[in-house]
Amino acid sequence: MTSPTRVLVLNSGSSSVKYQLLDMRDRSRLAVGLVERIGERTSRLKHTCVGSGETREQNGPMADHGAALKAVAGELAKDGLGLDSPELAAIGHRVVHGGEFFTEPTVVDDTVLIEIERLIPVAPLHNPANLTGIRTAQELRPDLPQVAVFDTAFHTTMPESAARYAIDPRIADRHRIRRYGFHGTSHAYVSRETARLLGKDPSEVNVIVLHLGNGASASAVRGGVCVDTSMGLTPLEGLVMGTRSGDLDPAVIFHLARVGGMDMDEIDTLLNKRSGLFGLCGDNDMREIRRRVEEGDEQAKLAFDIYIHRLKKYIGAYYAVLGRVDAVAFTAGVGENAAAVREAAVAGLEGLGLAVDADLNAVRGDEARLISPDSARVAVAVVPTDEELEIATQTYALVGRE
Ligand SMILES: Nc1ncnc2c1ncn2[C@@H]1O[C@H](COP(=O)(O)OP(=O)(O)O)[C@@H](O)[C@H]1O
Ligand SMILES: CC(=O)OP(=O)(O)O
Ligand SMILES: [Mg+2]
Repeated sequence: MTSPTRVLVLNSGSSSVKYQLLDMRDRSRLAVGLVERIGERTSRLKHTCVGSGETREQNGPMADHGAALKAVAGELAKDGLGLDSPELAAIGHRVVHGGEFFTEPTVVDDTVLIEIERLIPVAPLHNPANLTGIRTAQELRPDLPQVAVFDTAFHTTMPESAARYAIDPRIADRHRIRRYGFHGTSHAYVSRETARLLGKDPSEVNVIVLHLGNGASASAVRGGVCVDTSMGLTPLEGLVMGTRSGDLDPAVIFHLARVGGMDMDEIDTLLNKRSGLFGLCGDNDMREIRRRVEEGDEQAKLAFDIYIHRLKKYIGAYYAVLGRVDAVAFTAGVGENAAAVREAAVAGLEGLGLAVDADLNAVRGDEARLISPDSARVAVAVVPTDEELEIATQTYALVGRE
């Protein structure tokens, strides 16, 4: 028999799983899908078999990422693409926090699982979901390599000046406190695709990548190498996000504890789950916020303005870090779809050589595209991310050689 060539990729978020089954001979998709609202009363699975073009939906409770993966396996089996297939070479998992140990995609064994578990305190929304996904996949196909691809890996090239906080290094090292950065698979993929869009080699271009999804982060990539990113020890630092505050004075936490009478878990929940756009205006979906802004809603407008102000600060900061910028790339759910966010983030930055052409910015599509006028010194681009393809590529490179 020829070697198996298919890879199943699981991109587990805190309450969702995006998945794709790919054939790595031509990197084509055989099935794609999404499970949302895992752990809530009604979860939703949307599955598409690419070959037949058929899309099916399932609504019902799925208690955790294990139940979600079992439901996904059931849907794949209905299309004759079940996990029992001998053509499956591996399952690739997005793992959010890899700490300082994991700088490369890694075949999962017991030691790897222990390390991912040890990192739960610094990725409490994500690593537990990633672990459950891996363990369930092992249950379903114990003979198959499970490969972990870490969000932190791309950022391990950051210089110490960017990766260290200004605290006593002995204390920092004892507790492994440093800036790890996240969404690395996306920052790596998008910075490379941006170079391709410009017709250049990644080693020749400096790119600011703005990954704006529910979680959001910026990165400064010099010649294909990450030199700074906005998330830190955990995915809480940096930009304003759907439900996370991003940057704030650390003393806010002492103040909430000492004066506000909140305990640490309450503050953690406040900053991770009840802040950001949601905390500011009650909505975390940019579509809803834009609709409210169009209707003249002041609270939504303030939330939008705070989001944009922070984004602009990071564009300026990373411009300074890089010295020369060839492109700014917008990606992920908000970056790829919200023209108003792109327009507002770049507005007033003509002095830095940045501008957006209104007509180009209004175009919708799945392809990487430039939205800056021809005359602009710095290219502004929309570059759809594909974390699943990147994870599949890295997974197959590791296990598909024989
Ligand atoms: N057409 C759109 N206009 C504006 N925002 C959008 C649109 N489509 C999706 N989004 C935003 O994208 C977010 C999800 O982005 P995504 O990259 O899928 O995030 P995550 O991977 O963190 O779940 C949604 O919360 C929503 O705010
Ligand atoms: C690390 C992180 O924030 O991931 P997500 O955007 O999937 O929540
Ligand atoms: Mg995401």
